[in-house]
Amino acid sequence: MPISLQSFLPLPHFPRFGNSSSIAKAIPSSVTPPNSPLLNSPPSSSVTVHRRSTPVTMSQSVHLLTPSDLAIPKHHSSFLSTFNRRLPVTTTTTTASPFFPKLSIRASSSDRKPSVLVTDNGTSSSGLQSSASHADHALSSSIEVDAVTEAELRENGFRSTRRTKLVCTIGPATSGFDQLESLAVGGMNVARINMCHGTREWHREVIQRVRRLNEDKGYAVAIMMDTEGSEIHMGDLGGASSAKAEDGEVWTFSVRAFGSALPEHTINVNYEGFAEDVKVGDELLVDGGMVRFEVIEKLGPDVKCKCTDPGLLLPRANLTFWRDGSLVRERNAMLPTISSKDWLDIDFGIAEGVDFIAVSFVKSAEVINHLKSYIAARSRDSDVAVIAKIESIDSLKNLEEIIQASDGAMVARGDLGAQIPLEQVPAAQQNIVQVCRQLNKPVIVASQLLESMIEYPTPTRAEVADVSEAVRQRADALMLSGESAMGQFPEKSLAVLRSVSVRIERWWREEKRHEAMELPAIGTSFSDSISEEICISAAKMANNLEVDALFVYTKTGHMASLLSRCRPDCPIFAFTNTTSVRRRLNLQWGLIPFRVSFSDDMESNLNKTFSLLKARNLIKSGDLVIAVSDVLQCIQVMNVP
Ligand SMILES: Nc1ncnc2c1ncn2[C@@H]1O[C@H](COP(=O)(O)OP(=O)(O)OP(=O)(O)O)[C@@H](O)[C@H]1O
Ligand SMILES: CC(=O)C(=O)O
Ligand SMILES: [K+]
Ligand SMILES: [Mg+2]
Repeated sequence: MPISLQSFLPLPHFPRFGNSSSIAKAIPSSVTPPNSPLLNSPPSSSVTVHRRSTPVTMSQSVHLLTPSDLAIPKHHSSFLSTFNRRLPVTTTTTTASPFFPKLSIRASSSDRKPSVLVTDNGTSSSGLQSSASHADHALSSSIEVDAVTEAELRENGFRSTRRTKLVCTIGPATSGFDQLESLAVGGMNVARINMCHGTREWHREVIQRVRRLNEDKGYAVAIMMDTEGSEIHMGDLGGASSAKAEDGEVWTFSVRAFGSALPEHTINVNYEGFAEDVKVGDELLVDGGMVRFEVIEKLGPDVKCKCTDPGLLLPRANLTFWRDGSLVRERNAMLPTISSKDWLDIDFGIAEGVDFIAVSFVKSAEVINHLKSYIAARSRDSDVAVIAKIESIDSLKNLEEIIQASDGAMVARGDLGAQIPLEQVPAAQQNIVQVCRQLNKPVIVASQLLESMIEYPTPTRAEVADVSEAVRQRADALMLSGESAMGQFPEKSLAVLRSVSVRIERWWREEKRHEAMELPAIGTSFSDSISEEICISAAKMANNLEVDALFVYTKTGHMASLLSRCRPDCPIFAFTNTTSVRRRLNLQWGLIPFRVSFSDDMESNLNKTFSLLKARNLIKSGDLVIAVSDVLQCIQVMNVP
């Protein structure tokens, strides 16, 4: 599709930052439309740089501009193809300006390239502060951010807010309103419901409570629905919350439908082919190897197994079987990724307006594409994001295409560790995190992060090291499973994730470990590529200038995610005008999402957010901020007026 340059290089409405005279000062005549009234404005005398022979005022914002005398003609696509895809920006040293002490940008160009323009961002006399009417108007409207984020920002300042996001699985231990609120207070960004467990009615109530919490208390906790998938798993233990399997005990795994009472030492299996597929001598792993059995006898629908590694059996725990050191993938490998029950759950999730659907046991990109088109057809304006759970051998084989097709991924280490040797899980995790980052998809590291905290109030040192490693890898999010669903210390577990995240993030910054990871170009259109380059540049500038925060104004959230991908040292305030985008951004590293209505007028957007944030003591005069936006593709560096 040809790109309309006008749509992302909004020349006709160019004077959006600063007042018109400040813009006028900034536009070099060589790129100013011949009849532009701006041409008559006097150049600034403070700091100048030279663009060809024309003096240009220094400023702190970078715009992409196509002058109308270079107006993109009908054959713009070929014109575009000749573009240098990099912004032609070079920096130069200048004498210090009281207004622009740190940055100066010189535009370099050839006539046939979009130019980097510099504009006056507004100072006490000309820009933001002079827009009192904007500010007045702004104060009468509102900005939505939750009380916890607000308190955190105020107490610790921007720089030490938590960047790593936290997902909590909601189960019997945390499904009440007060318990959910405690988790929200403790930093839960996303509540996960697992359709393996509980009834739809039970899940609906949880969703409604989370929504009520958001509405009543201003949180933006997103909801992730996790599909059951066609995994083989045990039944529900006849109502018991767990059962202990001791070494040497013989248990019966059966596909028979038992009535209400389950015979002693008997486990129901949901997969009909189970008794046929297993062989005597196979090793049966419960919950990824937490408990192990050896198959000793097959009796019709019953399979007798001897416990070789004792442990706790939990309701509906998943089952895998191994033969001669490899995973057995008989007919169960042919089971659909999305079962008929899963489709009903997905309908339920769409109807309830969940934010994410996490697909268990994804094998290929096809299933993700299928689900995405199903969601699009079912709910035209729905923005349910699809998360691919990487927990099977097949998903590792097709990793890049699966992640490319998805809106995010989860390193589901529980099942993954049952499908590949445990010692390969750490390398797989690192690889998945890296691929997600490169493809700009949020990634969650899940399962057993604080497993011992299901029973104990303090984590093991090894668990803390594991959490630290995931934070050090700069995963977007960490997830609690049993710890929050059915453990005894859900809030303490969350507090451990929170404090370890903050500590490791700080350590990273103190060590000045600026990212060495190569971020490949991912834009599929020229406009996307511009956004990408803007975000990479803005993040780099933010690190080098040690700014307090990046501001991004984004309608779809895309520009915010591109900034997050760069993992800058400072937090990213993401302003969006829809509640659902705000919730979705909650999964992404370093983003502090705000909902605020904004216009196409960037100056007014900036004034409005500055006023609103200042009124709430979230920022103060003098804070150094870099702003980018997908409303107008530009980078602006400024001190909060
Ligand atoms: N809605 C629920 N109702 C009852 N128990 C639950 C619920 N959700 C989770 N649990 C309990 O918490 C444990 C851990 O939850 P988790 O979501 O990790 O499930 P899982 O069975 O390990 O499956 P998965 O591989 O999908 O993560 C479960 O084994 C179950 O005992
Ligand atoms: C989270 C999940 O599904 C797993 O770890 O297996
Ligand atoms: K699941
Ligand atoms: Mg799983």
